[in-house]
Amino acid sequence: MKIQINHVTKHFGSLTVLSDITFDVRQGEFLTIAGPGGCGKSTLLDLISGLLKPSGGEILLDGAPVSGAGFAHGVVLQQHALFPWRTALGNVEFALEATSVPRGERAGLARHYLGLVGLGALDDRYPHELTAGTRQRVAIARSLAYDPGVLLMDEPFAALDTRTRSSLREDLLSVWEKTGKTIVLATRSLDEAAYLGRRVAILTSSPGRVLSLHDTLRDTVSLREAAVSLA
Ligand SMILES: Nc1ncnc2c1ncn2[C@@H]1O[C@H](COP(=O)(O)OP(=O)(O)OP(=O)(O)O)[C@@H](O)[C@H]1O
Repeated sequence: MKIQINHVTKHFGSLTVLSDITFDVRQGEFLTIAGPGGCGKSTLLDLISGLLKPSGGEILLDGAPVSGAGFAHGVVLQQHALFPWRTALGNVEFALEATSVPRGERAGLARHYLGLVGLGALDDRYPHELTAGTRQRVAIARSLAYDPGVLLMDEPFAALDTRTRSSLREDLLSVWEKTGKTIVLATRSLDEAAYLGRRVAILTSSPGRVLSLHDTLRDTVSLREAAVSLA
């Protein structure tokens, strides 16, 4: 198992945000976490990345407790956080600098990652010259360039218009197929979760609990039932 989440609970003061969360993520799996606003999706991703520590239970990454160091970089958020003073290529090269890839190899590798997200030709543009969707693609390319063990994505497409969102979803699936990365993506949209995830963990709120886990290839009926019970 790539990630094991065992009976994880998280409190903020007297507020219990997550209660007894248990599920695994397999190596190379694309797992989505779906649930309403405030149910604790971001908190769960922060626990997986090691940014936060569980109040109870444990999270294992490759069999060892999550330490945080070096892992937090594979995170793609709703709002891209590109460096405005660097071109698209320069932004991706930043990740390669940070992970000590030799200078002579960086430009070629950065172009490879930009190509994976469908951005072969725009590498000399600055973020302000790019559309929101393209900036988010650069952010994904930069996250991939860290070559993280797991790519964590927190509502990465929520701020985009419908058409851009759907083209990014398709490209993300193709990135996943090409790279074999383990991806955990949180979204409020059950449709998005079911489209992208090969398994979907549905959370309920107050406190966040796992309502159900679905294999999207086998389980469409129960997924629809879960959607009705959430509505
Ligand atoms: N650092 C914190 N201190 C106190 N409460 C927090 C903290 N972080 C999150 N919370 C609370 O925990 C709950 C879950 O928040 P979280 O952001 O994890 O939910 P979410 O499912 O990601 O929501 P959204 O879909 O709106 O992003 C919320 O009630 C939030 O106010």
